[in-house]
Amino acid sequence: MSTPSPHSVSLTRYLIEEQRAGRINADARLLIEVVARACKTISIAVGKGALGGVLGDAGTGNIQGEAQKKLDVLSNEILLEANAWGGHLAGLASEEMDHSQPISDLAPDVYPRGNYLLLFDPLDGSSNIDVNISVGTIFSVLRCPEGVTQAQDEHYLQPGTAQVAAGYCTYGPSTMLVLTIGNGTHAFTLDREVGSFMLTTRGMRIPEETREFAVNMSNQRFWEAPMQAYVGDLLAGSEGPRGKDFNMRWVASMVADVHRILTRGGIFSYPLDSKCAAKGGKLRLMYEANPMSFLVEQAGGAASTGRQRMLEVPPTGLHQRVPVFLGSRHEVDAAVRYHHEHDARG
Ligand SMILES: O=P(O)(O)OC[C@H]1O[C@](O)(COP(=O)(O)O)[C@@H](O)[C@@H]1O
Ligand SMILES: [Mg+2]
Ligand SMILES: [Mg+2]
Repeated sequence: MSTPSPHSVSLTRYLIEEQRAGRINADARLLIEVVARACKTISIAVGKGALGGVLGDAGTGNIQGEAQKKLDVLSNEILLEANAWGGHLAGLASEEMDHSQPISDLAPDVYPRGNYLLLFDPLDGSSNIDVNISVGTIFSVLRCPEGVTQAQDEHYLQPGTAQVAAGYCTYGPSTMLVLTIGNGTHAFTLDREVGSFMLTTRGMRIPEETREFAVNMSNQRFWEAPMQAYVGDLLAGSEGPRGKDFNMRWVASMVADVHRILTRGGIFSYPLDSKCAAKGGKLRLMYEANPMSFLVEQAGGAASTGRQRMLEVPPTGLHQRVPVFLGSRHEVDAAVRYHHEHDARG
């Protein structure tokens, strides 16, 4: 067979090739296809903006005490509807739902049921919806433990290393799906005319070194001492111990910030601060930090809480929060060093 021309490999073809190579089974392949289809629907809703009546607050809140946007609720419904009837899942869990839902409750007539668990942040970067800045969807796929017929919250509490697949879809100037099934991180761009995601970057690689960091600087005075010291040295630039100048970017949509890092390098951090310390951090382990960390590691980067490899954090709750440092390997190592040295001093 001839070598496919650039951008002629669709997501479907990529997944079939991975199945033939024995890296994914048919159920997981079809489940990813269902998620991708749901993301296309979300992309259409996001793209309509003010014309679609989808902007603004829903007037409701989620379990995390956050006000929901109309698009948070709509995106959650789109993913639920698509996946409940997909036939590849045992259950799903979302940022916008208090508890996970077994498929047997969502779609009692659907047979056969699958053996996978899907977790998602249906719309990430909600604060950016109304100002027309990129938002996204993040997802993570786990195996349902053997013998479990009614998947409950506790069955989702598996470390990030157990993920079968993870990805995000970014709704920006173009809609892109970035995916890993544990064999590299690959980017697919939605061809809007054809309606297919086409492979546009095979094997994304994050440079090990960077001169760019992403953090919400308005939280500076609330950070822990090691974070204060680390960012202080970044800001000191070529006159400080790091000996080089750093640039800063903060979109406030994790999907957009991580996509930039996967594309050109950098470090993304949402550290512990005294405002979120009681909750453990701001970002959620199961459907934000873990899938992004899997993607980043598969692209040669690193991901940590500042004190522990992210993918090895033992989960204790579906909506558990963690501090996050991810991106260019050497820069994440540097941030971790500041934390370890601080902790060692006591
Ligand atoms: O507004 P802040 O505190 O800078 O936080 C921004 C972060 O919060 C998030 O918006 C949280 O995600 P949700 O919109 O899904 O709640 C991240 O995408 C982003 O990195
Ligand atoms: Mg989010
Ligand atoms: Mg969200």
